[in-house]
Amino acid sequence: MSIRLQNIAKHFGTSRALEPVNLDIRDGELIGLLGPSGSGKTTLLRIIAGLEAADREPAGRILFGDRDVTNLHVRDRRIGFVFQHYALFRHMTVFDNVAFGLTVMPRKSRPTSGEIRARVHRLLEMVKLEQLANRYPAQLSGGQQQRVSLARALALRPEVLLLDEPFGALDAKVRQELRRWLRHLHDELNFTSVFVTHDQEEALELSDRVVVMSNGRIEQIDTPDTLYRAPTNRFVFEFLGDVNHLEGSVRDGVLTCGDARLAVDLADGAEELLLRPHEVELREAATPNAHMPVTVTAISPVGAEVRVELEADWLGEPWLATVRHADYERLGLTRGMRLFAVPRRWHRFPDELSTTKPKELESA
Ligand SMILES: Nc1ncnc2c1ncn2[C@@H]1O[C@H](COP(=O)(O)OP(=O)(O)OP(=O)(O)O)[C@@H](O)[C@H]1O
Repeated sequence: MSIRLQNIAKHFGTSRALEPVNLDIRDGELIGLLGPSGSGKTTLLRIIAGLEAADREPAGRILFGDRDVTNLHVRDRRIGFVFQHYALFRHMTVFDNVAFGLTVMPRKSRPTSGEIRARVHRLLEMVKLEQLANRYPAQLSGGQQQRVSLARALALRPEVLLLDEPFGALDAKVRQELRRWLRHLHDELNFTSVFVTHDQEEALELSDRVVVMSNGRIEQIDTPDTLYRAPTNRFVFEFLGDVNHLEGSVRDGVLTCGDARLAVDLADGAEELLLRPHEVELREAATPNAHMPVTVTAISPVGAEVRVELEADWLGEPWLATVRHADYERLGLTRGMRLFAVPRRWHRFPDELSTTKPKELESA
């Protein structure tokens, strides 16, 4: 089921929660709504659901496929919901929770009790909870409860699944596991999903496309890869990961900042360059193009890469560099060590309208 939002805006009293937004979601897509607190993600999700009405002015429209659902009641939109706080019925078993939506269907459309049983067992099998069918919610872990919520939402075979911070209350490892669940179920059952998160990693890992929001506006809609490599503005760039700043002034093709110098192909004047941690290389000596002395102040060799914190007189805020374990060992990195930072590439946003063009430093 494709979803199309046209000119959807929302005010609460006089305060604006959403500027008029347009959004096209393709059939079968898994879309993440990502943004800081208060950016309008939940409001947008609730409007898609029909739990909240969009402003009448401008008169926006919501289409599910060819169907105009703008004025359709939530119960007629064929949507499955999963919320952060597993709103399971405490007095019902896992099985009955998942079956609930089916058992209260109008008699005409209600499956037989045999069909309901079969469907619930199949769903519990999919979320690997068939052994726990007779337990009550209080006897389950948070992650298990959220899997029950997912199965319950899917029992009615919705064409659209909406999830609001579905894994927000769970610890990191369980979150990871549930993300895989969701991706797996989404691909297997072929519905369209929209989920809200403020977690960049979650959005980038799980979504086919991410909608980045701030201040009630959609800043960018793109695949995780494009978002990361080609953010349309500074907000998106900074929101999607750690950023190192280099402020200085350019004269005759050299950016100077305290005693640091970097060859740049830019016009004279004040400049600010931004670098991701993996775009900072560490070397024992300066290069003809980059003379940027730094001191190692912290090292965290945990995970796939080593995170190295760097300080220097010419830096306002410490920098973060990520290096491979092999380079960490080769350089023999220790705290207090003096090295040289060499940018592999950098980004700049001279004004909010321009797009970033990463600058490769071939000969640095
Ligand atoms: N029922 C409401 N009444 C008044 N203002 C509201 C209401 N719901 C949301 N808002 C306001 O609308 C704006 C957008 O809120 P929304 O909940 O959509 O943001 P969000 O991005 O989901 O944030 P969070 O991540 O904190 O949940 C906020 O400024 C919020 O205070």
